[in-house]
Amino acid sequence: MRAAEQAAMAAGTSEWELMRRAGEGAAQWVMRVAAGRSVTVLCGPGNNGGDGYVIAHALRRKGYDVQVVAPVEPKSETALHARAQFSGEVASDNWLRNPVIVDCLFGYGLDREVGGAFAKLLETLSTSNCYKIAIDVPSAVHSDSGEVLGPFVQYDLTLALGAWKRAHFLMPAMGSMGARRLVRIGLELADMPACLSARPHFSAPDPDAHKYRRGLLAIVAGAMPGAPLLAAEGAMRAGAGYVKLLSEHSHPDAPAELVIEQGRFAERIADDRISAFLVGPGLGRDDSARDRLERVLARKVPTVLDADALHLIDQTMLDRADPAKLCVTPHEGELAQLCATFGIGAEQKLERTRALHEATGLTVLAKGPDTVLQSDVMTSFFPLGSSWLSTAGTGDVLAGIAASRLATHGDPARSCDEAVWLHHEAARLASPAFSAGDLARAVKPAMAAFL
Ligand SMILES: NC(=O)C1=CN([C@@H]2O[C@H](COP(=O)(O)OP(=O)(O)OC[C@H]3O[C@@H](n4cnc5c(N)ncnc54)[C@H](O)[C@@H]3O)[C@@H](O)[C@H]2O)[C@@H](O)CC1
Ligand SMILES: [K+]
Repeated sequence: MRAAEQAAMAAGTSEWELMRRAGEGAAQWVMRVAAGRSVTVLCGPGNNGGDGYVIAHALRRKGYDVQVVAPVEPKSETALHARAQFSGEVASDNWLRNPVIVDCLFGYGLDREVGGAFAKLLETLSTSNCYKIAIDVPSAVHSDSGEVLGPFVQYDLTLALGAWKRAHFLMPAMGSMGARRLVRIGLELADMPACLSARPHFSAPDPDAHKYRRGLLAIVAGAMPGAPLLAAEGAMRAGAGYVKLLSEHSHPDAPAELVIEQGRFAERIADDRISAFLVGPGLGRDDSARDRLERVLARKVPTVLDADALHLIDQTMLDRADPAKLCVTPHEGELAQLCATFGIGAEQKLERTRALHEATGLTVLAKGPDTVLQSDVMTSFFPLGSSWLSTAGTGDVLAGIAASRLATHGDPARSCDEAVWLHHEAARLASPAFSAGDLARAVKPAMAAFL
């Protein structure tokens, strides 16, 4: 964001012009929400506060009853310019009695814990019954890490200025923002190393498609029979032409269309029609599990590794594999395990995800409410999915979907990206209070949403 702003300024757009566009763009949203009601704008010392004065000025021009609350005077020249424009009331403290409050205390310049008068205002805001709008980011949120550095406020709307910041897609910040909207200010944002994943588009199978051409996915089962079956249920509905389960269990409840093969593991995985593997859900962590994983990795076929496979994989196995064809789909605990295995010391999710990719070459899909995908191309963030996904087995379904997509086209990053969207859409369609099985079945109507 800073680089894009610098580039715009170097190309002749003044900082004031960027602030004017940001403030007036945000004011359009505030007016839509306020719909004539009185508005209080909280203004801080930096350019976020400057945006606040522009918003207040724009509202006043439209006849709104607007009050600014600013504990301190602006410090930056551009913010002072904005302050000078606003001719309405500026108080240093008040009871925040208006029904709409716009928070412009701090933006991406927040660099320490919020204290003093600013913290007091945010505390009052947090208990107020008003409609709360955060400008750029909530004021106690660190825009790079998503950490909350002060009183927690639950906003109704957050207006990102110019571009999304990482905090818009990272917890805990993301959970406090309410609806998120982007106000464009004409910045050139091509070739960024991070982006918000764009909704994918799938196509129907080619006219000459057959089951192998659409992709044969082999799901490797192990100690526990349930998890790979759930993964298979998701996979069968996510695009692959043929899904096989290599399992030593009997699966009396398995659907008839799922092919289950027992025994002769080495021979079965040597089938060169297999276009992708999924290993991990229900695999177990004993010697037999390790042996299965090693054998699959040595095939150097596109593979999704999840669950137990993430506890078993190590550098020696990776040396015999082709990491560029592999994706791992860890939740928080599994990510911690992978970081321990590969000697990564980072603390935060985003840094861990990036460092793991750097160290191993694996495509990493770090799951959670704030899913992060790291490939050798870029870091991708995702819109928030249904919180009903927080139930057992949904990760197995996600792994199945990702592996199914991988079987169809062989691109690890793309398959993870598509899987997150399908998973979220399936959750939306299955909501509320679904089980993992319901979710897997909802992958079918979810596919239709991307055709
Ligand atoms: N630079 C630009 O070109 C543009 C910036 N814009 C706005 O400017 C914001 C960033 O502006 P700034 O870099 O001035 O940063 P902020 O407005 O976020 O605040 C920085 C100021 O707050 C102080 N500060 C930081 N943490 C504090 C704390 N915990 N307690 C007390 N004081 C604290 C800093 O010392 C500095 O004076 C963006 O978020 C956005 O809202 C927009 O106007 C668009 C254009
Ligand atoms: K803010």
